[in-house]
Amino acid sequence: MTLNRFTLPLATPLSTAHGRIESREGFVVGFEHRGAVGVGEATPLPGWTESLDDCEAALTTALETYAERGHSAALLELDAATVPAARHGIATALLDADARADGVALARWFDPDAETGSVPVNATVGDESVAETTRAARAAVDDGFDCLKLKAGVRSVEDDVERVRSVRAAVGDDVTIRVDANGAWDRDSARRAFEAFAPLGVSYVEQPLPATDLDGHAALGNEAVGVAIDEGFCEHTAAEVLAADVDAVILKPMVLGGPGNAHTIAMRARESGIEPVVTTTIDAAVARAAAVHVAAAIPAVDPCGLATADALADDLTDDPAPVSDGRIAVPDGDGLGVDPEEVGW
Ligand SMILES: O=C(O)CCC(=O)c1ccccc1C(=O)O
Ligand SMILES: [Mg+2]
Repeated sequence: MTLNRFTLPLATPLSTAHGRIESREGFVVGFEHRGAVGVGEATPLPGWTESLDDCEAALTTALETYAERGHSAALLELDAATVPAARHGIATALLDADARADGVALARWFDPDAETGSVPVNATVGDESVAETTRAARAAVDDGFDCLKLKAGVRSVEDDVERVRSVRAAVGDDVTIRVDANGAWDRDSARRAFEAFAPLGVSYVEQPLPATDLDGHAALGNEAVGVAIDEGFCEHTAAEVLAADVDAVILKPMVLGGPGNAHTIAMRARESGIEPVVTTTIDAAVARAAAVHVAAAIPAVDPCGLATADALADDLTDDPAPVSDGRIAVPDGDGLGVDPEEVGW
């Protein structure tokens, strides 16, 4: 049983309305279960999950419980609402070992009919000046992405509209454009943004309003521009979010307490007529691989926010799920498709 701490600087800090993400710190956990070794990753993002210290404390206790009373007791002790990243770490290692023991890729462990080819992904474009946003958007399209997600909300709504207008003019009409405001707007600003985005063909805006304002989101969408909830999962239960009249939900396994929770909520979202989109919190290789398997287990999934490997200057291992032509190949092999030895087991 291991718990290895890591720090990974970002190659270029990601500017968001919550501030800049400069580095990611977390833990790789590994243990044997059902005769197979499983690995997991707990990479908390304060503001979204527990702190690094709380994560470490929860993991340490869970590993002790695991040794004394087994895997179910350890998992039960980890509350997805209070220590989601720690729960993600332990749950991922268990799922990896389970799928390995059963001789299937994790995506197929979730759904025997899962896609094991590749999943579509969006490029993530930081909240920078008009010129820099447009340059990054064009570079992503040149790299083969046909879906872009532009971070917004640092500047005025008018400046963000200008950024979107410039990107649309640069990439043409065949590219999907999403916007992520990370909760930066009040209801009035959001209404102005939605009106201006409609003729620019923005498909949806992620979290235009603060996480607490679920009702405001339900009232915001128009025929052209949809509404997606992301931070709302930090303030409301999944059932409450799925009961809201929104178009999409952003499912971050690291925030929801693990890949299994994310997969379950994705399936429930589909039943409610809400489109699930799986994303990372700029996670390291183990958690990215897990998130790719979750996305692959969602039939005909929309482009997901999983193309975040390049945001990191360094990683735990070679990228198990590289991006090519706007898609990520589902890792080969049983379980996560990550060699435990490569990540410190
Ligand atoms: O969805 C993506 O394209 C990448 C992930 C992303 O944007 C993100 C990364 C870290 C923290 C928050 C967010 C977010 O979606 O708001
Ligand atoms: Mg978001």
